Amino acid sequence: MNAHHTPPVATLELDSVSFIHRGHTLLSPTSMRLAGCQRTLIMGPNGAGKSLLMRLAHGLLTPSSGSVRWQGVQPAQAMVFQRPVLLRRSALDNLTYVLAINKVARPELKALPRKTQAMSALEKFGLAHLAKRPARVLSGGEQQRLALARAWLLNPQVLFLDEPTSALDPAAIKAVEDAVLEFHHSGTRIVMTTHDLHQARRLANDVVFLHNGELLEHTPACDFFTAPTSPEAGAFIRGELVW
Ligand SMILES: Nc1ncnc2c1ncn2[C@@H]1O[C@H](COP(=O)(O)OP(=O)(O)OP(=O)(O)O)[C@@H](O)[C@H]1O
Repeated sequence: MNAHHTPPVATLELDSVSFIHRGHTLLSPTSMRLAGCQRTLIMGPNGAGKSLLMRLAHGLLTPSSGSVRWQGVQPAQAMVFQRPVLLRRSALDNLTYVLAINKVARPELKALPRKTQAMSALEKFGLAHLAKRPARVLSGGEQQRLALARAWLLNPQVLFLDEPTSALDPAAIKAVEDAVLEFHHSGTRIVMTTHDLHQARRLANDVVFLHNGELLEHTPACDFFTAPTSPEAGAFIRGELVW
């Protein structure tokens, strides 16, 4: 499947979305428009509100005010977390289970039995030899690839990834980044948080920069890295400590 043959991804609009917890404003009213099949990287220092913004966008959290709306038909979405949430079952069974409960399939696989679909995803992500291994004893990198394989089977139009590589070594980071590019190439819109500048330079089409619960910039990646408009983003890019 090629990105040019898939229908356009709906636009996500956040309008003055805030998140307040026990009287503390964790995300100030934020407006953001995510249009097109892009790779958007949400950046900022620890505690800036990256995960919050992502969870609000994905619908896992309800905003305290404002609205999160898809223009047009809400697309199929999946999310990959920093620490994968896996069932106490084999790697293979984690995938057959998600196929059974979601009743979805990738178009190229849908004629095949669930187990064959699951094996094909394991193969794609280099995990076929671990099919029978309990998912929870897999290494961190293998677990993350299993989470990506599971998301792959759901055939999402939008994939949210929350710091998916922060606990991984360079080889495992490369595997995850390759998978992200593969999702995108197949027509999936990417929204991903990271505080890794190198990773953002490798992956981003556009960058959302947060600081202290405020969205300070949303610009094309080349502009963000060469001419950030906020002093905080400038300091972040120069590797200075910002908080
Ligand atoms: N569901 C929640 N309820 C209450 N507070 C929350 C919730 N989620 C996040 N927070 C708080 O909101 C602030 C921003 O958290 P968030 O996880 O979004 O930061 P982040 O930019 O992703 O940071 P990191 O890079 O450390 O993951 C933190 O102070 C956090 O403790």
